[in-house]
Amino acid sequence: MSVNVKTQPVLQVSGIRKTYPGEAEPLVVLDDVSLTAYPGELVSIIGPSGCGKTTLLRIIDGLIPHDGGQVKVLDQVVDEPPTSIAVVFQDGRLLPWRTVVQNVEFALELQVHRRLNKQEKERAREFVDAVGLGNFMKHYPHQLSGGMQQRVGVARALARVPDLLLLDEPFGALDAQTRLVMQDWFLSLQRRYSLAAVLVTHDIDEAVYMSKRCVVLTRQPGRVKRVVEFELPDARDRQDVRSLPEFGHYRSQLWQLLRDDAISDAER
Ligand SMILES: Nc1ncnc2c1ncn2[C@@H]1O[C@H](COP(=O)(O)OP(=O)(O)OP(=O)(O)O)[C@@H](O)[C@H]1O
Repeated sequence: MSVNVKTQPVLQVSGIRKTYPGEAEPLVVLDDVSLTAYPGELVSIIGPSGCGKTTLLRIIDGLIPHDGGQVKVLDQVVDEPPTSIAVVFQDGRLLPWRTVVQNVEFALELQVHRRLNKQEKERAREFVDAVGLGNFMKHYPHQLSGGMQQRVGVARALARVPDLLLLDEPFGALDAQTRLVMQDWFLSLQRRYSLAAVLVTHDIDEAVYMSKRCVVLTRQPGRVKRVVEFELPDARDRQDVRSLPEFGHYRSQLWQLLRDDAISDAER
């Protein structure tokens, strides 16, 4: 007899509320936002500009406090930045005076609070290799293309061996073609490490292509308008998923959900 054991979620965000002090009165930015990510699952967040997507990521990462609700990574309630989460930013945030491998080492130095031993330095090199930059170990960030810099950002995040990866518009600054290449590249890496990840994006196609599930937020205050599950073939990068009728269906479903908020934002 097979026993159906439900996998434990890596991330549980429950009923998050966030208010910033406003000029006249407090600004409610997030209201009752919940989402869940299981091992190996990439969940996207999409919503109009200013609806609180980055704020939500920063709350998940324990960088800023919330006013209600709870964030849990595995069994741990998050109330300060945990070592189990790593973040990839839009602009890479590499240290310009450090080489590629030294940038990855830096993430490990922050974890262990001392100089790295030989084994740890080897681990940094392994992750630079894993993102396909083995021949660029000693290059400096300014000697790399935007896509390569983002790969270093991902290597740096992976080297920490996180339980959860947060991606804040990671390909937003790249040109359209590099972006598509990077999406495939990241998906294969995510499968390889069976990573749970949360992706904030403004790009509807990217949300459908990359994620298993998309949380659509309303305009301010950000509330969950809908959670859309995408029933598309796995290993999407190996198939021409974008040409499937279902892909078009999900793309138009997300646009319908965002449209009114996007139009009223543009008219403001
Ligand atoms: N530290 C802060 N103090 C006060 N208000 C803030 C602060 N940080 C963000 N806000 C406000 O909170 C709202 C949400 O900001 P946030 O950056 O989370 O939105 P977003 O959905 O990521 O936006 P975008 O899509 O444009 O990147 C905005 O109105 C912003 O001006």
